[in-house]
Amino acid sequence: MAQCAGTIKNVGRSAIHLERTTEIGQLIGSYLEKKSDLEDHTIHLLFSANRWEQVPTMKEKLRSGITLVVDRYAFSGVAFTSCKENFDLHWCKQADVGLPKPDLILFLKVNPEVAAARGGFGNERYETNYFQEKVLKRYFELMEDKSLNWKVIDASEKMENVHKNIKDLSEKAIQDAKDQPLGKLWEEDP
Ligand SMILES: Nc1ncnc2c1ncn2[C@@H]1O[C@H](COP(=O)(O)OP(=O)(O)O)[C@@H](O)[C@H]1O
Ligand SMILES: Cc1cn([C@H]2C[C@H](O)[C@@H](COP(=O)(O)OP(=O)(O)O)O2)c(=O)[nH]c1=O
Repeated sequence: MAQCAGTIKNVGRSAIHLERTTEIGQLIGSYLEKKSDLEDHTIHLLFSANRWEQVPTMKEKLRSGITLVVDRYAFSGVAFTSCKENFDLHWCKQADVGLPKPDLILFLKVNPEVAAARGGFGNERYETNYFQEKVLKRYFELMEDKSLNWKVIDASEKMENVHKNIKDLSEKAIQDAKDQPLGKLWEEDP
């Protein structure tokens, strides 16, 4: 979100997100813009590959003391694909097992009416009320995983409050993560 960039300004920080410029990213971009169709398992694995191809850079930055602010990450991968017919949560997580584990995951919760008033949907794939509501429910299931540090932020509040809440939680997480080894996402899952 827009607030993130301002929030983390004073620590060495870098933003990581769906990277549409790589070869894999271009395939994903074309799929999202509905210029091409891809089989559902295939696009899921491409989203995951788009994360893995950024891992060397992420690790390098972490090693040099930079805090990473990551947009969506594996949780969107799992939440979106598992809402499609015949996909179970366990299968959806596998491709992302072992990615760098986040120290804090912020879920910015905003009701659909407020979100629509701020911007509404574009024309990309998945930008429908029906699918987004399913995805939202799935996120709340993912948040029940107590091995991860999920925090819900009320993003319907005014921007200054959202900013302050993100800042306070982030600063605490940065402090707590100091000197902790980098974990691996979902590695301890059965
Ligand atoms: N707390 C807020 N109050 C008012 N407007 C906001 C708030 N947060 C975001 N916005 C505005 O809503 C729009 C979409 O927000 P953004 O953070 O870019 O969402 P997304 O990451 O979903 O695209 C932007 O125009 C942004 O300035
Ligand atoms: C990262 C990721 C995104 N998505 C979906 C969510 C979005 O609908 C779309 C684009 O992601 P993104 O460009 O991050 O979206 P936005 O700018 O709207 O926040 O791709 C997946 O289905 N799987 C994934 O692994």
